[in-house]
Amino acid sequence: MIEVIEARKRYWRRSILQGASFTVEKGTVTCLIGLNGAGKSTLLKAIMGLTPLTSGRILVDGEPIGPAMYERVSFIPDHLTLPPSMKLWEGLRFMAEFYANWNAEKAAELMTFFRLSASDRIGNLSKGTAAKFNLVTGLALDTEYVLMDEPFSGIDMFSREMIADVFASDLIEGRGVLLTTHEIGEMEHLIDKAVLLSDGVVVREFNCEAMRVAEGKSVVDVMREAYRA
Ligand SMILES: Nc1ncnc2c1ncn2[C@@H]1O[C@H](COP(=O)(O)OP(=O)(O)OP(=O)(O)O)[C@@H](O)[C@H]1O
Repeated sequence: MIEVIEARKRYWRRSILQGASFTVEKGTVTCLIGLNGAGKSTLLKAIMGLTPLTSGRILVDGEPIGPAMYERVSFIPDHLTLPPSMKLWEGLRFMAEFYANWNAEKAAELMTFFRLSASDRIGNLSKGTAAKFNLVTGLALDTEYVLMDEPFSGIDMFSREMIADVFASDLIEGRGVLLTTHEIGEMEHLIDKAVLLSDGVVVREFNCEAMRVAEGKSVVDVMREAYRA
């Protein structure tokens, strides 16, 4: 389990996170929800140790985050970080050389699944194709947790469906996934748990199915209550 405990973050004088706490369990897809600028990406980066918290703690399976975190948690940012001059096969070779937990078999499976061509150049990929290749590089790492920042942003309907299919596949099964998306209505069926961030704190954290059964509310219904109040 990933535990975010009383996370506080200030950028200069601006307070972004003001004591946000939530958990991400293995075998579940958790969606971190918040309006623009709420601090979602900041939280994902903090879990990876890419930006320090002003105060608070983050534990992964009970241990504080550190350099060894990269063996257990992979981070798929909202843009590709590999050099644009590389061809896709060169990017895959780079990942294999850089990460001890790179799973070449999984990478090949994902390349086929997304119908990507290894001879294409990264810099020439369309936005949607780049997003798919980004997912390949993140999901082919054998990690217990995967963080995804806006995996559906700017992507056409069919490509979104393709990415959604990955969530139902054994590529995700058993892992703990934490993602951010503004496409909640469309992607709600993929999400097990929702965490609503507002004014720097978590205002709601709930199991989506339990919410539907108990109160007849979708995630979007709960969002309307939380953000229109
Ligand atoms: N390095 C930085 N220096 C100063 N301010 C920053 C920095 N990074 C982020 N911020 C600010 O912190 C706030 C939270 O940013 P963040 O990217 O975490 O929001 P978000 O919830 O992911 O937003 P969005 O939904 O628009 O992607 C924003 O106001 C942003 O301008």
